[in-house]
Amino acid sequence: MEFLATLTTLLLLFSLYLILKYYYLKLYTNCYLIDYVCFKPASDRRITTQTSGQIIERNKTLGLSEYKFLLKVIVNSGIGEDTYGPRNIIEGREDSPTFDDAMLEMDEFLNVSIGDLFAKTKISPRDVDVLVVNISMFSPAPSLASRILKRYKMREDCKIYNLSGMGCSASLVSVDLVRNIFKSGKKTLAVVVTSESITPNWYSGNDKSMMLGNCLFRSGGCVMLLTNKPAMRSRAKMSLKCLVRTHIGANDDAHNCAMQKEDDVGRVGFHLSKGLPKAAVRAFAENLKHLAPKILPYRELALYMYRTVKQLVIKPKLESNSAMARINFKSGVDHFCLHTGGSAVIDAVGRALGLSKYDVEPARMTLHRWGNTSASSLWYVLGYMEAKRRLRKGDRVLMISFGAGFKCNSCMWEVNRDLKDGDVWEDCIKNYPPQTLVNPFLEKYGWVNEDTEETFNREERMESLRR
Ligand SMILES: CC(C)(COP(=O)(O)OP(=O)(O)OC[C@H]1O[C@@H](n2cnc3c(N)ncnc32)[C@H](O)[C@@H]1OP(=O)(O)O)[C@@H](O)C(=O)NCCC(=O)NCCSC(=O)CC(=O)O
Repeated sequence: MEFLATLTTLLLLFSLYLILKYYYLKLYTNCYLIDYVCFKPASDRRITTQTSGQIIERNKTLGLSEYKFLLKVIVNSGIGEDTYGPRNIIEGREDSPTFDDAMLEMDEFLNVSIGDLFAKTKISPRDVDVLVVNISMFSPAPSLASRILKRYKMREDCKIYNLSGMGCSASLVSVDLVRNIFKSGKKTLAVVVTSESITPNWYSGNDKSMMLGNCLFRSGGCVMLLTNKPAMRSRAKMSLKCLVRTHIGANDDAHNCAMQKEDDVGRVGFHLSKGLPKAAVRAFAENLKHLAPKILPYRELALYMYRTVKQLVIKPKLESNSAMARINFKSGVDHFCLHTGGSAVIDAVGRALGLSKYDVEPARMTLHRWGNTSASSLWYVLGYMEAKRRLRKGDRVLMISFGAGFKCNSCMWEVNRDLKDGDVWEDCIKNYPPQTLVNPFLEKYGWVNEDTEETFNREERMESLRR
């Protein structure tokens, strides 16, 4: 009898321990975004139509066909006159970047933005427990994460991670890593640093799929402060609700569609295939299979199932009419924060989700103002929404990113209070959306379309680029 009583007590105590542990872990597995700072490079790093013309003029391997391609792509890219590039390109040394050039581009971002984040949040670098850095195409040793730890004199027991080669969707990979660290249940403060290195990755050949990256990618970056500490929830801008990562790289076409490689004559560059937007939609569809049940209300899921069954069973002939079975994502999402991969990528995702002009405006305007800043692009899009006072308490923000691999990573945030921070958009937000997104390239270099191989005179035409 006594033995039974002892056993029962032990079992009760053990159950109590498990329940308390469950609630403790649940309490600390939340992921809060305290704040973030996007990087605005100095104005002498601006890439204007004039600068682009001069860069094109310097590449002697280009002929009329490449000029026609560049004109079309630049005009239709949706990129404006105020994006930024690294100094070696501005100074005309894109063909011969030094290690110091690459480091300088990183340092200009790291020294300004991380310092600004600490100042803005009033957090000391010594309070940081975890530092995650994702910069895909520049991976020096010691790592950039070590460089940051040294620069800001962070604690000896700060855990640092340096992710490279993860492409444009890497900032959500970093957030996922932090979220998993939070699950250990220890009170943690984490800094995520996301950017891309343009300096050593300029392509100076004439393979069009490799020239495309030169037209799209621009300098940028973002630094975020995340925590699982319940006491800091009231300070946080947003809470992470879910995060889904999808990698369809087992498929050859998907794996090869965004890839660093050599062209036919051995010049290294980043190859973006014409099939990339298709791979993005495929990866996105896979991602949605897991994301949709997590973010949509039961009513919308039931409606979707009803429509699908109706489509397949009752009216099988309408199988191709996918619109019938379309999910209304707006029933579970208030704001769509899309990676600014390029106009075709934004168009493809916007169509797949049935989004309006208003919904895709933040991504389009970010592409116009900052270009494709790779992994950090999502955070400029979020900044646009905030600067436009779109983000209200309780709103749900869906971030969708794509990157080499090929990956689609997405996550849902809930806004904790009305947000109104201007950040890097402060001085220009009133100009957005602009009256027209047409850039001056066509007006200045429209002659390219009139030239034929017979009438084309390189020297004469180059003279006009120099002016
Ligand atoms: C480049 C564009 C802005 C061009 O817009 P347009 O409206 O002019 O579209 P278009 O399709 O008619 O293309 C114009 C001309 O460019 C050619 N063209 C288009 N894409 C090409 C490519 N990848 N390689 C070679 N040529 C290409 C077309 O055949 C056409 O040529 P012709 O006139 O001879 O028929 C758009 O297509 C676009 O946004 N594409 C997606 C860009 C992309 O891949 N972004 C992802 C970056 S990677 C990323 O963000 C993630 C990561 O790296 O991790």
